[in-house]
Amino acid sequence: MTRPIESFIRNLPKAELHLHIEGTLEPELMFRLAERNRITLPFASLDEVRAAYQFSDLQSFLDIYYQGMQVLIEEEDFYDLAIAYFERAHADQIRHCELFFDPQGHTERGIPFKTVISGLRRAQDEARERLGISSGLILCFLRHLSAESALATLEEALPYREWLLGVGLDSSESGHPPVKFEAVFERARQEGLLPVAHAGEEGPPSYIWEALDLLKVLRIDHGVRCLEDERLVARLAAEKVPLTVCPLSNVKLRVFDTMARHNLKELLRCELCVTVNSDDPAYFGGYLTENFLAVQRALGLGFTEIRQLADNGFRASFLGEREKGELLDEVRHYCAGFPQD
Ligand code: HPA
Ligand SMILES: [Zn+2]
Repeated sequence: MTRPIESFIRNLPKAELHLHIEGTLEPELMFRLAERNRITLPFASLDEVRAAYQFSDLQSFLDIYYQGMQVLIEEEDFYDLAIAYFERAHADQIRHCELFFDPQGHTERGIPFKTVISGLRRAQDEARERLGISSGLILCFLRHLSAESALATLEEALPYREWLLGVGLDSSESGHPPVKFEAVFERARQEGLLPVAHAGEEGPPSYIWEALDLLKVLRIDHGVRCLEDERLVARLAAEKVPLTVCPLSNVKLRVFDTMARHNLKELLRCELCVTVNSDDPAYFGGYLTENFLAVQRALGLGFTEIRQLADNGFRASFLGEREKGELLDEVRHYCAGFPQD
């Protein structure tokens, strides 16, 4: 029998704020695109692909993630990828989504920036019209590449400024502190792009401080290692800086040994604005609803905590105040039919 809290989670209106669109490439689509683009994959079957998805840390995942995205060549491929994600998002009751994309993962292979963004944009337009999902694009710089490469990527993107919501920072964290990207973030902020950054996933609390002080980010992606620094927690709480936490990702990449050891409940107890997100769901074993279900089960979260997480998702989004208010009202109405604990 389905537990009441499970059906509550499944139908709860949600926002997704930490989702790499390239991380939604399911093995079936990877095979289909490889065939369409005449690319030879290093896997003989879907089972072989899935068997390769055993990771020991962030880097072991990134190696497979960059390999997977090589099947994305034409505008249509980026459209197919994103529309497949939006269909899943719709099934998860996602109302609003802020998507990361990694242009350097494509331009470095000779795929024009225009091809990437045009395909994503077409899927976003269709998602809004047909599925009622609003979305924004956040251009991520790959932190293992140089600051010059990041700046060149931003310049290449500026003709499409109106299609972009913000900029982010992802890829290999250790050894690539935010300070490396201070200038490019400054330039992006001058253009009105909203800054976020991955920090404190594998990297130390000092990377979170840098992201706040030097990149002036409005949200921290992951940020789970903040609990190692009391002063940092106090600041994040006082300034209500949202954390986009990704529970299944954290366990798959061994940030926590098991879901029962995840610190999400502790983060909530510290009055941080915690949100739940799916990161790279095709690689980590579940989309947004599965992330909510997994933390609920492992940490014994109640209705009130789950609702708090959903509310935080809309509050932490970059939507305008009116849209935020409407979506928070929708959550309130939905929750009225369930017990308060
Ligand atoms: O979880 C992540 N961390 C850093 N870089 C990434 N790129 C895709 N997913 C991730
Ligand atoms: Zn991420």
